[in-house]
Amino acid sequence: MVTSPLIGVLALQGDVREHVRALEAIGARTMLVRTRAHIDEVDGLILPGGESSVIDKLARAFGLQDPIRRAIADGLPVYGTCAGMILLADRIVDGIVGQQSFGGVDMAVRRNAFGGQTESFETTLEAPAIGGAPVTAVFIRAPVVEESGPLVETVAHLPDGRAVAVRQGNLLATAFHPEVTEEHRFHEMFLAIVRSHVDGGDGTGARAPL
Ligand SMILES: NC(=O)CC[C@H](N)C(=O)O
Repeated sequence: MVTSPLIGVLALQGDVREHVRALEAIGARTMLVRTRAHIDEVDGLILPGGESSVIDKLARAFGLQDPIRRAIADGLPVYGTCAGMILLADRIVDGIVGQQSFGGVDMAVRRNAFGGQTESFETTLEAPAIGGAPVTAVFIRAPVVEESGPLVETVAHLPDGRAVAVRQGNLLATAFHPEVTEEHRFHEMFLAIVRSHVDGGDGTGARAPL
């Protein structure tokens, strides 16, 4: 394709601006997503960090839950950070009463797995799947992946082995926030997934057969 893919950032609550800046830094076109029509326009969607229970409620109030679930089922590439990871999880542990997710990734995530705001921390992670230097990762009331199905690939993990970045097909999720550091490799990886999808890829990151 000639033009850069159009990446939407779900703009109901959370660190929307930080994602827009990270996407602009890697040359993607961006759009704030607030309506069903916007979802149809974008080549990929980012679910930002914030508060997953609030984003869930607002998405349902604005009639976006079904369109987003449908888009995910149809193969739209989606990248979720922190609250966004929770929204992509098929199963939430310790959600608030009635909390729902969009789902799509066959995993259970535990909300606030490391404690509250004051237990936020920065650490260095090995991320063999993205290669290069270790990742500086910021965790803010972050979730962790407690269990996942066979299609879920671990992209980065804690020293104790728990997954904090995962991919399943066109869906990418990180428990931490690359959008608040100068760490662009996850957004780059997402953009590659989007490009492959736009070009007719199958969601594995491999080129479609000619
Ligand atoms: N930084 C974040 O996105 C925090 C996520 C928050 N704990 C939630 O449940 O949504």
